[in-house]
Amino acid sequence: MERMIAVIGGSGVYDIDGLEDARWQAVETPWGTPSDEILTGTLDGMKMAFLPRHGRGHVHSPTSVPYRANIDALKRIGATDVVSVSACGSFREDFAPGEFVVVDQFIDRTFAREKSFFGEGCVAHVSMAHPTCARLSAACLQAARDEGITVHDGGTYLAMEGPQFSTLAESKLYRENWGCDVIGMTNMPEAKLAREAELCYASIAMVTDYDCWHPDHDAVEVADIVKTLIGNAEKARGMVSRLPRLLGAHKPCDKGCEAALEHALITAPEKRDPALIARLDAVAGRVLGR
Ligand SMILES: CSC[C@H]1O[C@H](OP(=O)(O)O)[C@H](O)[C@@H]1O
Ligand SMILES: Nc1ncnc2[nH]cnc12
Repeated sequence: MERMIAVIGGSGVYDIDGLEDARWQAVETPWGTPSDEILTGTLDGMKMAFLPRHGRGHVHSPTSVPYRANIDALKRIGATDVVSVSACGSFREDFAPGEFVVVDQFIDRTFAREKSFFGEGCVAHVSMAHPTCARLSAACLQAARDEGITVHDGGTYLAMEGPQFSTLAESKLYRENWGCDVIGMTNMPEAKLAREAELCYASIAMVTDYDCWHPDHDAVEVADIVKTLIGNAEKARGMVSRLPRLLGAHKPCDKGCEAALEHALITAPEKRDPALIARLDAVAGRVLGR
């Protein structure tokens, strides 16, 4: 299978550089319209796609991002590897603003979003024990190091609903009691949906602030985040441009991401809802025989 890397750009990352034959294309899905058009092209012989998570001009809030449409659209156009690039707050002194974290675990505290492609008429339970693809994450780590970025290998990302930032009590709870390393508002349900769609998913969190727990730093404000984001976005674009050479155009995933639905569907075939099955054409076509 020919591979395609899709980058979902978070706050401050609204495009990527250097694509050949680049064009923005509109993609419609059974789950609605994605956050924006998708930029497609090739880089070092590999197919690439880019989707700005909040839309160009940052129009979608973390709650209103159409996560299901985004993941379906990427799957529909042939993406195999999804690299999420996100801004985050840090719960660790040694994860400083300007540094990157290759996230490998999540705690999902979001509550006002659609979190699954499945449901009544076709129930599925996928494993989220290891929510990111170790192969894709390793390539991102290497790409960041090669780009000269200070990057941390592994970290737990607390996904909060937002859009307001955390209270001090919440920030301390996540940091001191729950052992979280970084905080953001968007990687869930994105990672869950990517797993349901049998896509490899890696998350690069770019530290912009110390949230509000740090006694020597003011509580986070958007203006401070934006200042750090400008430098981070440039580093992220450099990192992304190294991925095709590191991943190789045709190397398959050996971590099981692409077989996530193999034993996940539990609704009896005769009880399945044809309307839902039709909507699952891109996401679950492999196991539904469509
Ligand atoms: C602009 S500050 C808060 C905003 O930034 C992060 O977005 P993303 O994850 O898409 O980079 C955070 O999750 C919030 O949505
Ligand atoms: N402190 C923070 N909390 C939640 N999302 C963020 N994105 C960037 N910084 C953040």
